[in-house]
Amino acid sequence: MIILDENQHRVASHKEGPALVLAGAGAGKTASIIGRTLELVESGVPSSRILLLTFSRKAAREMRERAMMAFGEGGATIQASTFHAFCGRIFRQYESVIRPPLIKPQAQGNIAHTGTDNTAPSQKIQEHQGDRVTQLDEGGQSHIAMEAIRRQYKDPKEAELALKEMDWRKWLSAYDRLRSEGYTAQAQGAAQMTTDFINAWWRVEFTEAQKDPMAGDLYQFAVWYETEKRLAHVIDFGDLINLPFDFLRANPPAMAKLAHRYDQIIIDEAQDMDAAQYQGIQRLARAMPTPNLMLVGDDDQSIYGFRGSSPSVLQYFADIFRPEIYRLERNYRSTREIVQRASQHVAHNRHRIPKEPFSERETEESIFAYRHETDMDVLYWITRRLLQAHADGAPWSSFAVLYRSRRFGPQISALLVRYRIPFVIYGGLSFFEYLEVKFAGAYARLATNPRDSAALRDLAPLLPGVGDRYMDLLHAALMENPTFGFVQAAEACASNRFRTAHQSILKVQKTLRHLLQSNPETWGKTCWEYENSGIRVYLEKADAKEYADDKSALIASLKRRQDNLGFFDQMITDVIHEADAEEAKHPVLLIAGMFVTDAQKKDEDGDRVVLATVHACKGLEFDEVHIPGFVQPLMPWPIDDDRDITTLPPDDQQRIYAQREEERRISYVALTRAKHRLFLHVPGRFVTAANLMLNGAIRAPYLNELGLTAVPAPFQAARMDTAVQATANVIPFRPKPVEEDCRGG
Ligand SMILES: Nc1ncnc2c1ncn2[C@@H]1O[C@H](COP(=O)(O)OP(=O)(O)OP(=O)(O)O)[C@@H](O)[C@H]1O
Repeated sequence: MIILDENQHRVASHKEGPALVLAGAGAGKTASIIGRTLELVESGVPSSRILLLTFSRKAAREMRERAMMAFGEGGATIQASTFHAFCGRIFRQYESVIRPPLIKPQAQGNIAHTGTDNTAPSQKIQEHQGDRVTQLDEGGQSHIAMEAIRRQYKDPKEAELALKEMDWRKWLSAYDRLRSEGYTAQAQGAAQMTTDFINAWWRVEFTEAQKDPMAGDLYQFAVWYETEKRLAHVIDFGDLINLPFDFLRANPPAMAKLAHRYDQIIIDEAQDMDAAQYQGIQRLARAMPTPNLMLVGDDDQSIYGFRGSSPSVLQYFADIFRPEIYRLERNYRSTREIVQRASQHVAHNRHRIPKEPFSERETEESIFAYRHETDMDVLYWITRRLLQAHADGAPWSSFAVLYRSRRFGPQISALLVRYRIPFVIYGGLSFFEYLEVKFAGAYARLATNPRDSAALRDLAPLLPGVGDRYMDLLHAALMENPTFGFVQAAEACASNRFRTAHQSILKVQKTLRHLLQSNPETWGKTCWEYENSGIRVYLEKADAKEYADDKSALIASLKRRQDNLGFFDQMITDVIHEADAEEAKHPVLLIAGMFVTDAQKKDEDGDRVVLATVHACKGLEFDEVHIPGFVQPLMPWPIDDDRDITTLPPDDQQRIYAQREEERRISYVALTRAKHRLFLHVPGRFVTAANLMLNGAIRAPYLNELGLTAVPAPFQAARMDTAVQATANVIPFRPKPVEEDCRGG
């Protein structure tokens, strides 16, 4: 158990009134919060009267578990919950009064919008007492937004055209931003909303000159969208926070009742609060007999600007509440070098509360900045490093590979799968979960084992007529006849009813024949180009639907799919070339073998390497961290174009500064996850699918700020050499005799 140091102890024993704990990275915020809860309980405060709020379920769970350890068996439990869970409870408690008036389904067709009308016609809106509302996820929000726009047009063709022309995703994003500040179109009215929308829109993306012409449209969209939610009886994330807090504000007795339930409120990662959350909590604290509100946070780690949070919330709280301020500056996590350089880096931000973090952990050298020819070389290098370090005794869970964009996850995961390194991905897909790759792999599996009904099931979306019923039948036929392949099984269950499915199965057989006659090193490409495989046709259709309103996104998605298959082929080539003569005789078996992935990525708590976006790794720490693209345009993200902005209007300058500072904070969060070793990789060019979104020259501006220069990576790892293969548990592709790969029975 952690013994609190003097400063942490002061936090734990804070007496009464508002408090602000300004803590640097790795300064033991969690330990201090647990310590404080413990002291409160020991001083007689029932744990149920302590409200502990965090931002992620993971953080809430960790807090509960650590408290449980501290309290010991049979001790008190603390109620740590996320903001959304807390607001959700209030929502459910008062649902019939909180939820917005729902609209009767039969009135839907009559709703007309006039753009300047800020309420839907009241006579058409009726309360549905007894109805429950459900909550939208992100995909659901987009769906409702599109439906809201469609409803404005009588002619469906006109509606689709309008959707294509409108930039509604950005409207939705601006709307969300406004919601995070507590606004609703219905309540604010056209004039107020329009002005605020202009600003919200502008903060999201646009410059001074561009914003005026869009204002009216944005307001109109908000009214449509809000009405649509009421028609569909749904609420979104913004509603889940705003509706309960709005209700409490308008109902002092309910607010007082809630406020009297708690003696203490503690907010972890307080820098991540958006304005609506902050205002809600501030009001709740004011309604308490004593505002016992403690915010614990680090403005340098505020990285959710895109969701409406701002690093200035801590300063704002300090100005308004005049709280007792505690500083935790000793970093217990990282070496002195990491702490010093990372602090020097983030100090380039102008708008921050100055801090003096320090560490007493000494190591000789803990940051390594390496130059590589391409990003592919980086991936191989990291893989090789992990294999070697693990062979030397380091557990897999001591490593993390952190990236700015989700696009990097699949690339690195592909190599880890190949070298049997167990991993877990936070935020994003593994390479083998991309549909195009998954389908290509399923064909390879079926080619090597014609009885593999799981592979056939994976292909089912491509196969007209092949549904669950048919697959169950086919599977049963396979089970009953151990000598059958999938084609014989299909013959056995042929019937009029499943004629289409049967045709599809014959096409699969044809595709496999074609694939087996083609070059195995272009398996992915062949799968894409050969029409009978159904992959291209299916994905083109799916993407056309998904990006119906955005042609360039559609083109980019299809290109990315092909690039993924190109990357897949590159890996196949490597696998074949590295195989011994016997293995190389069965290249398709080698391809199928690459898909032994499941066991490698389940079970979050096991011994596995963490692959994560910076946003998904907040609060975590690892012995060794790799950042595969420590270069602009990845870190910092392309938004920071580094051009001279001094001639721009002041508002635009401010916006760009804010974005630049947020980028630097993201980098800071990534760097400060490392305890002992930090590897910063600088590729000279991008050759993987990640290159799609990266245009512009590659530079490494943050290395200068860290006071580092990249040196050539100490060993060439473009391809695994035999020595490494010998230490690695490389997938043992020992081919089993296969009679005739794709006979299908
Ligand atoms: N008093 C202490 N003595 C020894 N180790 C400590 C102490 N306080 C914290 N630590 C250790 O320091 C590390 C960082 O702590 P913690 O994760 O709570 O930091 P944090 O402030 O939440 O960091 P971040 O904001 O960067 O996520 C943990 O490994 C923790 O066990």
